[in-house]
This record gives sequence, structure tokens and C-alpha cells, in this order.
Amino acid sequence: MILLNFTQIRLLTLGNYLKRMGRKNRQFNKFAQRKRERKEQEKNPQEKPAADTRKHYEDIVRENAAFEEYYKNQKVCPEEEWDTFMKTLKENLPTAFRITGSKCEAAALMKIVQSQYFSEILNMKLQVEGEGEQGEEIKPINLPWYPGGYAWQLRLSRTDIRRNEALYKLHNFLVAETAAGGVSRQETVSMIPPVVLDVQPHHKVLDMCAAPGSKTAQLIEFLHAEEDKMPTGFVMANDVDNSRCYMLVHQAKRLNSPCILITNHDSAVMPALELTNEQNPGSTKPLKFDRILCDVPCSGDATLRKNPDIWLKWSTGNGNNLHGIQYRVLKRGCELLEVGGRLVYSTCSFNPVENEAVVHRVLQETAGAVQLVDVAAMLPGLKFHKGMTYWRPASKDMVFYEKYEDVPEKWQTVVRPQMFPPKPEDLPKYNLDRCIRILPHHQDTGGFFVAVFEKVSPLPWEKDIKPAESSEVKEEEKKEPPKKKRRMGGYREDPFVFFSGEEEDVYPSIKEFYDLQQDFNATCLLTRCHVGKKKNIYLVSPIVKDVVSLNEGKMKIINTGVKTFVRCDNKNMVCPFRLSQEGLQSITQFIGPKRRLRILKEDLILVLQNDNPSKPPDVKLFTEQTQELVKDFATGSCVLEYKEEGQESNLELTLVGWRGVHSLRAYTATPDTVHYLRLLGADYSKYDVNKFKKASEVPDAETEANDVTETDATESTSAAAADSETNGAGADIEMVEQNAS
Ligand SMILES: C[S@@+](CC[C@H](N)C(=O)[O-])C[C@H]1O[C@@H](n2cnc3c(N)ncnc32)[C@H](O)[C@@H]1O
Repeated sequence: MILLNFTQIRLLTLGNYLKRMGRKNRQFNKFAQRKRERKEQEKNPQEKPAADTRKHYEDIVRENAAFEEYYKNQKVCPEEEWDTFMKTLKENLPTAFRITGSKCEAAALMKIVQSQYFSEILNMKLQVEGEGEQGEEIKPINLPWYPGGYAWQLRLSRTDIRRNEALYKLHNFLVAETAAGGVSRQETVSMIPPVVLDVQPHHKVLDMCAAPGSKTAQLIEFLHAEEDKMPTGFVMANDVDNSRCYMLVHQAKRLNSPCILITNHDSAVMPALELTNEQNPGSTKPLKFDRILCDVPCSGDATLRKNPDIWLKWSTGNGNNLHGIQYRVLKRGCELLEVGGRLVYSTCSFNPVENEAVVHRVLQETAGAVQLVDVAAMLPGLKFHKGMTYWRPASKDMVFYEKYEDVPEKWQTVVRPQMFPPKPEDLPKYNLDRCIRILPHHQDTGGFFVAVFEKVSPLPWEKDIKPAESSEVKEEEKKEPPKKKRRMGGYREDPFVFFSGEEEDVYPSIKEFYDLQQDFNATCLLTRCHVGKKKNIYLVSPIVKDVVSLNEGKMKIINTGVKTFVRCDNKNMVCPFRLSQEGLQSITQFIGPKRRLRILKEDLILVLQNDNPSKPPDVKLFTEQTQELVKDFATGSCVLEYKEEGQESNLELTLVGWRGVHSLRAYTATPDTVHYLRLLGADYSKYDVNKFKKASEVPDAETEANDVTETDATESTSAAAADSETNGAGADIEMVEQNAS
């Protein structure tokens, strides 16, 4: 047992202790830190330079008199809980994560987490000073309200995990599985909005303010709830900030979904889009969404535990300034929502001006067309306070107002009439108490606000819009060549060029080689260039194709489609395209037996453990069964399949493989390789480096560089790692093989 000696059972203290332990192993390296800061800044330029924040983070005085005065006055927390509320706010945030991926992989990973990684934590004890040898267990908490029980909260902060040698395996696990898409690190309360949105595989889902995309990832996971079945719905993830849209691209890439579309708009003025009208083929209808997430920009003061720099800059003005954009985004969300659909409005702010005031304003304007829903039953075991029904907007000089008439002229453009609460007699109309307020001390998390709406009828201003908005495509238009697509100003993405059908130049050889089934829809394949050699071929679901084709001129599409085929001109392969692991899950059901190899566990481990592209494992090393299978199997890209035969497990893995002249190998990126070896219970120790040990062996700069590999899962994943399928480089390998033979 590892006994950690602390003066208090406080995460803050634990953090400091582990920090000291970490420092023993790691000298501070200014050069590496500057490099890390520069990288951070490039990734997220809208945020303040890391150098400023980093300097403060460790020594920030976690106090702000105006914050306390404002929220005490607003009564966001019962008086008897105030001290606990403030005390918790000043502590570091515990780590939380979700296990993701296909059902069988998630179940297998869950077992591994519990049996291997949590046992390490359970062996650690927090010791209270003066209480002898015994301490309190740092027991991981399974979040009772998360579907399938796949989410966990630890009593350790991210820094604790990163800096403590005893936890290096857990740290490596979180980093590697985040890159492989097996785990998503996400703050506990931030997981709530997608859960209460209740996304089903057939839903058209819009995430209006999506970056960096931790909630988008959940929406995609819920959309793919039916394993091995392409959802008929899709997720459109939008953000106004172009650079942050690329965080969404990385997030989506990790999850390999052909059902996601990333767009770059101000969602308060999101364009009206169209969809093919299934009831009347050849005509279109307005695209309305079944589910909308409206996780608006906010003052973020409920994230003080994670972002202590907010203590330094908090002011009443922040909330007042954001109310307007929050209202406009929510209002547009209500317009884009299908009647019968559900919308979730959320913020990470305690401020009623950003929360209930925005909700109330929209409820008032929509006159009963949208209503708040009570979703407490969807969150068993979650502690929260009900929404507020009374608050007093305040000006920057901390004067609180009962009614708009009391607001001095100089503040009237800041404190607006719509920010005030409903009159007591109108309260029953709005059910503001159905909103959910989570305070940090409720279950040792960040704070959060969630309101769930349902649209029960068209909005008052929608009633006059006739269904004629749906437009017929006339016969003569059908025959005309497609009009030149209008390009959006300043919009520079490569085009999305769909295959015309089976007659597309490269398609026949792909179809023939991969034995593609008749029901595969070739028009869902696309490239990103009009002319020249096709390099990567992407796949989207039919509904995404419909949305892109009908609306490309109206919206700024940043990304869509999973990379499914990659050009690989190789004289041993009749088809010039190899498969890509990214798109394999989506296309595998259409690939015929000609290019599939079902191999044994030991053979799969053999190909995965080989990481030398110039020396792929010779077929003679495989079991007789596999040797027999590959004997007459044509060289080139293929699907490697494995199914665990056991009563307790139903693990099924599908990987991209490469049949060489004399060899067989996997074609996976390193994080995926580690993920599969882990699931198979095989040795992956060469990837599980103890950076603390390494630090004592190599110069400082390298150790610091190792640290940089850890990124916030919610912010980014290693795009490079995910992209480079490092376990294989088909063409090169073949060349080596040929030379050898
Ligand atoms: C609270 S963050 C969203 C977090 C995200 N939902 C997640 O879970 O990872 C708010 C986001 O809204 C974006 N944003 C701000 N104003 C916007 C607008 N008018 N339209 C669309 N997005 C906006 C910001 O760029 C920011 O990425």
C-alpha cells in the first residue's frame, strides 16, 4: 500500500504533495515550457497567452469580493451551504472520464479499468494528520446517472495523476486511450446536457456552439448506440470560431463517424437549410432538427475550480454582456427545432442573468410554443438545486435592481428590461424551477446550469410560414447542368466532391477488389478535389450526403466524412487504394469475403506487436490455420477480423491488414495498436513508458517534451498520431519485401 501523508483530506493538499513528489523527478525546464506554451497558444489563439495564466495558476489567490457579494445577493446557494460552496470552489477539480467506443470494446475496457487501474488507486490512502496509519480511501466514483455506468470520477486532479509516479500507468492509459477514442476525459457536469438531450440513432442533431467538442463526442456516441448499424440521423457540429472548428475535426476523427458534419457559423443567424422530402422525392423541405444542444458562450464562473484565473477577472459586467448573444442563439435554436423536438440550453455559469433570465425571455416570446421539461428522472442520484424564480440584475458598480424602471439611464443599455424575473403571478406559466443548477459542493464537481425545452407547436412568428417553403425541383431544372456553387466569403475549405455513382473512374477497381456488396451506395463516397488524382476517399452517411449536396452553397462546411480509402499505388495491388482504419467500421459490412481474414488471437497479437514497417511478420510465424487462410489470398489491403470465443466476453475486433508477398501485418496507428493489445490482454509494455524513470536516464528537455504529449481530451487529440497509421506503410513495405525476395 502506498501511504500518502497529508495534513487534510483535501484534494488541494493532495495536489501540492504530489507536485512536490513530481518536482523531485523533474527539474523545471524553461525552454521546454516556452515551447509548450507556444504550442498551446497556436492551438487556441482566442485564449489568453499561456505564459500569463501558467504563472498565476499555482499561486492565484482564490478570492474575489465582488463575486461573493454578487452571488450572496442573488442567493444562488442556501445560506447554510455558503461556506461549503466557497470552500469547494477554491479546490482543484477531480478528474472524470467516460469509456467510449463500440459496446463490446467499451465493456472490455471497463473491466480492465476496474481490475487494473483502479486497484492502484485503491491501494493509495489519504492520511489525516494525527490519525495514525489509517487514511481515507481515494475510491473512484461510478456516476450513477450516466447511461451504462460508463462514467467515472476520481478524487485526484489531472495534475495529481500526471505528476505522481505511482499513477504513471493510469496516466499513460488515459492519454493513450484518449487518442484511440476508447476514453474521453470530460468534466462530470459537462456530461449532463447530452444525457438529457436523449439522442436516438434516427435523430437530426444540431450542436450550435460545439467546440472543443466534448459534448459533440457524446452526441455522436449516442447516435451510434445501435452497434453495426449506420444511424439514419446525423450530428451537425457548429462553432463561430474557425480555429476552434478544427478541434471539432480532431474530436470527430477520433470517433470515426460518417454521420457528422462540422460547420462554421454564428449560430444566432444560422442559415435555413434544406433536406430532400422523402414523402415527395424530387422536392425539398426545410431542415429542422429533432435535437439541439445550445451550450452557449458564458462567463464560465462555474469552472473556477478548473480555470482559477477567472478569480482575477470576474465582474458583474461579464454576465450582462453575454445575455444578448445567449438569448439570440437560444431563440434561433427554437426556430430550427422540429415540433416535438427537444433542445438543451446550458452554461457553466452561476449567473441567473445568463441562465434563468435567458430561458424566461425565450419562453415569454415564444408564448407557450416551447416549454421546459422536468428531466430529474433521467439523472438518478444527481444532487442539484432547482432553477431560480427570483433574481435581481445588477450594474457593474454592484447596485441591484428590483425592476427596470429603477435602472439609472447610464446603465440602461447594459441592464436590459428582459433580464428581470417574471412577476410572481406569472411564475406558473414558465416552470423555471424545472431548470437544473449544480453547485460544486453537491458532488465535488464544477458548477453547471441546464434547461431542457420541448417544442410543442410552431413559434408564433412561424405560423404564417406556409409549407410552400418546401420547394419542388422542376423537371427542366433536373436536366440542367448543376449551377456553379456560390462560395461563402473568406471561406477556403476544399470542395466536397461526391462520386457520381458506380461509373466514377476509380470505383470499378475498388468495387472489384474489395468485393463490395450490391447495396453499397457509391454516391456516398467523396473526394476533396475536382481535378487530379484522387488521393483520399471519404465516406458519409446518405443523410449527410443529402444535407451537403443541397446546402453546400449556403453553409461553411469545415469537414465531413471518414477517410475510407487511401491511394497506395503499388504494383502488387490491382486496386490503387488501400483501406483506412478510420473508415473501416463504416464500410466493413459491405466488404465481401474475398478481402476478409478471420484470424486467431495469437496471430492478431503477433501482427500488432510488430512495429517495424520494414520487417513485417513472415506468414511462416503464424498458426497453421492462418497460414492456410492466406495461402491463396491476393496481396494487398484487407480486413483482419477477430472474435473472442468465450462465454463471458463477446469482443469482436476489425482491423485494416496488409497481405504482403510473404507477410501479414496490421495497418493501425500506434494509439489503436496499444488499444487493441490492451483489449487482447497482450504485452504492450514497450508503449507503457514510465516517464519518471526515463527522466532520470535522459536529459531534462526530453522529459519535458514527454509531458507535452498530454493534452486535454476535451481540447484536442493527437491528430498526427491518429492520422499516421504508423504500423504500416503498405507501398514501402512491399518494396522492402520485394527487394528481400
Ligand atoms: C462553452 S463553449 C462550448 C463547449 C462545447 N459545447 C463543449 O462541450 O466542448 C462555447 C463555444 O461557443 C462558441 N461561440 C461563441 N459565440 C458563438 C456564436 N455566436 N455561434 C456559434 N458559436 C459560438 C465559442 O467559440 C465556444 O467554442
